[in-house]
Amino acid sequence: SPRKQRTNGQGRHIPSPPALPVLGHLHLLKKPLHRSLAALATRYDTEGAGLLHLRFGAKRVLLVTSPSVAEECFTVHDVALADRPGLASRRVLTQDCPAIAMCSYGPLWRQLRRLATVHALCAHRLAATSGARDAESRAMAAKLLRRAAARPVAVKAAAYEFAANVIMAMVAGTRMTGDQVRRFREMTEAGLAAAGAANRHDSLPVLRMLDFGRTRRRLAGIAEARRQFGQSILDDYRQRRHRHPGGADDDAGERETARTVLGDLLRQQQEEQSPEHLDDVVVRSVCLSLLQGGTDTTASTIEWAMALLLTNPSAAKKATAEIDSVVGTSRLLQESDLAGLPYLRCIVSETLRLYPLAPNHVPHEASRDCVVASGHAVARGTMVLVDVFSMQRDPAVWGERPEEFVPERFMDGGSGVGGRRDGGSSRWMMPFGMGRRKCPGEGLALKMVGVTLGVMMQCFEWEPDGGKEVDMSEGSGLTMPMATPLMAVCRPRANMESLLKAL
Ligand code: HEM
Repeated sequence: SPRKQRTNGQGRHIPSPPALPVLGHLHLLKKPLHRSLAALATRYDTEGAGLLHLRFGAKRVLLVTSPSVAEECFTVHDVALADRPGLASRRVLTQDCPAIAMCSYGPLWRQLRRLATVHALCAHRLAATSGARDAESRAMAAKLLRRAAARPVAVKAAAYEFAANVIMAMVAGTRMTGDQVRRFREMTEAGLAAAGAANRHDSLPVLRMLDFGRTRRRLAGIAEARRQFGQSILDDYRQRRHRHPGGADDDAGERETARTVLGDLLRQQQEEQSPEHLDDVVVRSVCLSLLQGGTDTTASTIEWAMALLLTNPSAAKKATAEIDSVVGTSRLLQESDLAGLPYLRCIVSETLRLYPLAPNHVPHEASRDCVVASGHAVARGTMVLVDVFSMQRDPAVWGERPEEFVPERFMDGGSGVGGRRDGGSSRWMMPFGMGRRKCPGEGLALKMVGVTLGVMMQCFEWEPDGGKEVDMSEGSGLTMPMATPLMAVCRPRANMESLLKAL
């Protein structure tokens, strides 16, 4: 094809493994995907171009494996690479309720992302909503205490309930029952699984032809569940407003802390002179993007962090000692304490280094031809993946034992999270991405993970269920959860028991 000639005929050759007809390189991919992509890069990018060219069936894929190329992609070429793959399945899945993370680069994406930032995720709103998060961490501690004596705790489920309710409080000023959290989680996971399966269909037209629309129908069913869930949050909110006009979220006498995303957006919807028209599709998309973008990622990161602490007791001891000396035992740790707990923050950074939840980021797509890394041509329509996982374990950057959990690495030079080189050193990580599609929830995520870990360590002693060894292997999918969910036994620490009982 003309495009193929253009790419191959111009500039330097991007290394690529031998491909099969139709499948391209699909036959080389194994689970978990991030490990298998990293292995291909090691094997075929022998000259260290920092790039690998692959084909997932009909889809061209560029894997970026070096920090300097990644940095170039998301600065110099940020606009050209800001699109998301326009997969047919994705359009079905997010119909009537587009998700920010999946939107094409354009006006709708810009509007949704700006609304989520202005009404929930910017530093100003985060400062105003810390009370809601502290209330949720108290609720989590109380629930863990009730569970403590009885049976082992599924750490991710506890963290999931915390994160979902924190975001629900910011979105609607309400909580979900345990049952609602479970249903929300099932819906979200079904969507992720279906999207994974649908990716195969999208890259292999043959499969799509043989499927007779089954996948499409399943995706449409999940899309409808999402739409209904999103709409029910709006309808519940409107009903509450109707029953209690002049409540905390009403115009008159509204307190800064009581403002919610829904309150803001629905008020704007009704204002006649409002600068932009917000229909229900936009409002529920913002709410669902916050809930679905922030819950699973945060909960899994907390689960990885607890697994690391359970397998590294000396780090756990050091964290507890820091909390005891800074916060004490007469009150519960709060979000505002995080600033004075550097070691705890280093634990969060080190967890995100070893287990970045999106090990290849969310796929980007080139919306026009561009030339990266001194002369390598990338054609329009190429999917761009970043090998964050390997970069953050590169011995050239992180020293001889990059696989080890050593929070002290971050003690000297700031957190290093967020695509920055910290303190001018060469240590570089980007668990939240970089450029205009970077995660807008980084600030919130760091607070949620920090507080949850802090409260869990301050209040309880933890050990793996049945004293078994913790299985640290990574699961596969679009994100990288633990392959074996972490089950742990927690006991209230003796000097915290009375405080916990009074919660
Ligand atoms: C530890 C937790 C989290 C991690 C590791 C994480 C990581 C990421 C990554 C890697 C991306 C893709 C960046 C790219 O495409 O270049 C992303 C996108 C996104 N994240 Fe997060 N995230 C986390 C928590 C959150 C939270 C708490 C929220 C909001 C409540 C959130 C909302 C989003 C949204 C809306 C996007 C899509 C951005 C866009 O496409 O413009 N994330 N996240």
